[in-house]
Amino acid sequence: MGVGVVKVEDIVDTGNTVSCLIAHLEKKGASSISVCTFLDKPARRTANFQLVGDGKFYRGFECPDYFVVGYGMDYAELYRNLPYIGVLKAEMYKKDTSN
Ligand SMILES: O=P(O)(O)OC[C@H]1O[C@H](OP(=O)(O)OP(=O)(O)O)[C@H](O)[C@@H]1O
Repeated sequence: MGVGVVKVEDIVDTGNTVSCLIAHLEKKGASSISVCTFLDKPARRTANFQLVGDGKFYRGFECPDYFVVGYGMDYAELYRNLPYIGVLKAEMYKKDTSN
């Protein structure tokens, strides 16, 4: 009998990370896989992952389609240690194409 796994995340965005991890853990014999995430950004989902066994999806908050930082979430390793969730302005992460 396989073990039950709870994958804890800060954010589920496209779903690619969780999708790959579920496939890997299932191959390793997990009998149930749950996902527990602080933030969930369904507007950006491209990978529709399937939980395993009696696995559940637990989410703290639904996040609108903003670039959020803080509480462990970064932009190029910046802002990760902010003690709050911040929304990054687009001009901070969009490349300047004028040059
Ligand atoms: O749903 P997805 O689009 O796959 O994105 C979610 C993943 O992205 C972030 O990690 P990231 O790869 O930025 O690395 P980090 O944990 O070092 O910040 C976050 O911690 C999740 O693991």
